[in-house]
Amino acid sequence: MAQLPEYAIIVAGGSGSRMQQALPKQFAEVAGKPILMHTIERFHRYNPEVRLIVVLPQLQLTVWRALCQKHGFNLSHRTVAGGATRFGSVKNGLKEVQGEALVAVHDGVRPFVETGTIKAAFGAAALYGSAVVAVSPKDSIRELTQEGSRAVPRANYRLVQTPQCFRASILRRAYEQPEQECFTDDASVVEQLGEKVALVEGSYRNIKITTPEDLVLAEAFAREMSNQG
Ligand SMILES: Nc1ccn([C@@H]2O[C@H](COP(=O)(O)OP(=O)(O)OP(=O)(O)O)[C@@H](O)[C@H]2O)c(=O)n1
Ligand SMILES: C[C@](O)(CO)[C@H](O)COP(=O)(O)O
Repeated sequence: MAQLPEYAIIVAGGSGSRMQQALPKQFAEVAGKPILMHTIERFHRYNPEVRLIVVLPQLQLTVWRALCQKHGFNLSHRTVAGGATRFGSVKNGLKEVQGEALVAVHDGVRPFVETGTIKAAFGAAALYGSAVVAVSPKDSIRELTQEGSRAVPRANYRLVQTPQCFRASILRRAYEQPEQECFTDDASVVEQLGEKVALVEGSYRNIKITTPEDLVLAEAFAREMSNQG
C-alpha cells in the first residue's frame, strides 16, 4: 500500500495559566530559544517531509512571527489560530489536513519527544488506525472515594503523553463530536467513537512543561541533549 502523507498538528494555543507567567509558556526560552521551536525541530528531525501545522493563540500570531525573525527560525510550518480549549485548537488544526493521511497531534510544550517515539507512534497508527504514547507510573496510585481514598494496582495504569497519532479519517470523525469535559486528550475523543487505541512506549523525558519547576528540568534535559550532539 502507498505510504500516507504525514502531518503533525502541534498545539500551542493555550495560555499557560499554571506556569503563572505573562508570556504563554510555549514562548518561554529554554537553552536560548522558545520551547515551541525545540518541539517543531523534533518533528523536522524525525522527517523533514512531515507537514507541520502549528496552532497558536489568535492574539499571539504576530508575537510568534516576531520570535521566528529574532531567532532566525525558518523551518517551514503553517500557523493556525487556536480555540478556547485544546479540543478547539486540534479541531482548527485538523482543517488544514488534506485527504487521507497519518496525523500526529503533539503538545507544543513537549519539546523533548524523541525521534524513535514519533516513528513508533506513526508506525502504530499506520497499522492500527489510532496510537498514543504512554509510560508506566513511577509512583503508587490512590483513587479518591467517598470514604477517603484507596490504593489501586498501578500495573493497570499508564500515563498518557503525546504524540497521539491517527488516520486522518478517524480523527476528523472524532472531532465532529460535541466537546465533552472528559476529553482531556485526542485518544479520549477517538475512543468515544468506539475506536480502539493502541499504546506505544513513551519516554520519561517527554515531559509536558506545565508548572514553574518543569522549566528547571527542561534546562537540564536541553543541556544533556546538546552535550550528546
Ligand atoms: N486552548 C488551548 C489550550 C491548550 N492548548 C495546547 O495544549 C497543550 C497542552 O495543554 P496545557 O499544558 O494544559 O497548556 P495550557 O492550556 O496552555 O496550560 P494551562 O492549562 O496551565 O493554562 C499545550 O501545548 C497548549 O498550548 C491549545 O493548543 N489550545
Ligand atoms: C494531551 C495530554 O498532554 C496527554 O497527557 C494532556 O491530557 C493535556 O492535558 P492538559 O490539562 O491540557 O495539560
